Amino acid sequence: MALIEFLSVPSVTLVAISIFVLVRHILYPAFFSPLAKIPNAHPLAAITPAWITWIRFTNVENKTVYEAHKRHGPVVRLGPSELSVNCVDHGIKTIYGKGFEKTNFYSFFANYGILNMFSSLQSHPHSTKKKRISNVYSKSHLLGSADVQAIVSQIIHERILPLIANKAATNTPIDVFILYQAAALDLTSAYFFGLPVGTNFIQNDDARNKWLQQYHKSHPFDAIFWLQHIPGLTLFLAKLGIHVLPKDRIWFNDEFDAWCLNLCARAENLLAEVDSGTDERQPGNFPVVYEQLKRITKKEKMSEEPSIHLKESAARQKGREVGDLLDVPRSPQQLEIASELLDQLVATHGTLPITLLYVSWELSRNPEMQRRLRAELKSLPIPLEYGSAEKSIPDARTLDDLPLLHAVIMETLRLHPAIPGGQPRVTPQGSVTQVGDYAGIPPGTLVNSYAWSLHRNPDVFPDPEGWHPERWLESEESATYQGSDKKERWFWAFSSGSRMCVGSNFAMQVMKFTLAALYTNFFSTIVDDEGIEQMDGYIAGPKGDKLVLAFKPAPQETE
Ligand code: HEM
Repeated sequence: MALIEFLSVPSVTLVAISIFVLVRHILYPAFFSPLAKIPNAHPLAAITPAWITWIRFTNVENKTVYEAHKRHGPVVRLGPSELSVNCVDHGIKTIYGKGFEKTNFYSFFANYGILNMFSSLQSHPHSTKKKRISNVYSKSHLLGSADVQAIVSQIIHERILPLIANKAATNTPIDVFILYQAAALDLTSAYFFGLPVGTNFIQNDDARNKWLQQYHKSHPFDAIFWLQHIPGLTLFLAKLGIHVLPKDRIWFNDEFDAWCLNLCARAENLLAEVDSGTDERQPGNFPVVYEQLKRITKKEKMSEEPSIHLKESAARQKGREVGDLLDVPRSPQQLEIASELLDQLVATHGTLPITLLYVSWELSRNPEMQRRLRAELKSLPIPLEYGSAEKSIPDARTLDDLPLLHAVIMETLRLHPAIPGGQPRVTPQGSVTQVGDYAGIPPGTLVNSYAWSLHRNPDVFPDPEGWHPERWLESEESATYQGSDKKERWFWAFSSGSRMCVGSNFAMQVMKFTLAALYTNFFSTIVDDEGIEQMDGYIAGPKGDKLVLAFKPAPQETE
């Protein structure tokens, strides 16, 4: 009788469910899944994504994953269906070289309800978007571009150098993070929209501070975890009225979004003036990237409706169309262009200033390296000298060929990559994948590589925590830090494959000019570097959000 009671329907169901849960969610992933043979970054990683989610929530992901690789080798398991891969062969060459698709992690970067190059998850729409603008970002185009040369010349001679000269003359320290953020946006927006339309944040503190306020509202640091790592849950909770983030951020930020639409509208006017002959097409005064996007997208058949995305549905809820931002109706083509350009402005702001900041920090700690760099810069046929009557700047190709300047930037990007975090991809449907020594990885597995870990492999980069530009030089002095000859292949600050940074050549070029301007003419020392340690996250600037330096005129020694 007792046994019959015990075997009642509810208890049998309960036992069956428990067995199912035990087998499906504990025994299978821990012992029988094809991923079971891969070392776990943490014992819980085999059975639940909760562990890695917590690691992300507490902002210790890059360092934790790096430690796991040090303990367990090039492939570690981060969750029941998630891996981190820290090798080139059967690693980044497979995942990124073969173009595995992106995950929802990237949807955060859509603008106006429209996916752009960065936020497109699938290969096909991505390659259409990338083809539109690849040529204006190719190295050969940029190095020979009269527009870039004119932009760089004007911004350096009229904005950056007078500002630093004034700080040097008055003995006033400067927070270079703010300067580099302003310079990055001024240079990039001038290339996108032309100098007359681009920002002038270096000289206009009020405009820059207002923009920064809107930017932080639109991209708050804590939104990254919620919207990149658990977007589904975040939106589900929002629908239930539980807002883990400010409502505005989940849906959209009118002012920030309107800013880029406004720049596009002004670039359109500039183009019209050039087209009508009212204005000559002067180098630097032409909206190069905007015009390219406009010309190419004109030929494309574009849906009348912006793609359905979270911002759009919210805009409709508020009783207005996405295209009505700024009270001017926007066509799908205009929104498509603005989505792309806003994303690229945000990409620039998020990366380039961090790199410049760490170059300046390392140089300020290494006066001898600063002296050597200055000697190299002064050896240029046309050095970038402040106050020269003709405001000349070096030829971009000659500057690009300087070995030490290149080495200083490469080493900084290695040690302090602006995007050190995991770049998630998903293994393709229809076949199994090999990563590292592990074959048979099933379709749909999340795979990540981290510049933070790749750049700290001591076999490739001896003394990985040290800043040694010499390792990028081909000379005897580099022998100590050379490691293997694999360092170019392991250098991953701009990612690799079809989703590699489209702006890498532009970034390198404008960083070289900016550093050449500063270090030909000035000598920098640290005034306040509290909080210089890099944050731990997908994008990672200094924890203190600042670096205060003092600049003095460069010594006149014959170097
Ligand atoms: C030092 C400066 C920069 C660094 C370190 C950097 C780094 C990166 C990295 C690592 C990625 C791949 C990210 C991922 O897939 O998760 C990426 C992609 C991208 N970057 Fe950059 N970036 C820099 C500057 C720029 C600039 C100046 C622009 C535009 C003007 C730009 C535009 C983009 C775009 C559009 C993508 C997406 C490419 C695609 O999916 O095809 N970046 N960048």
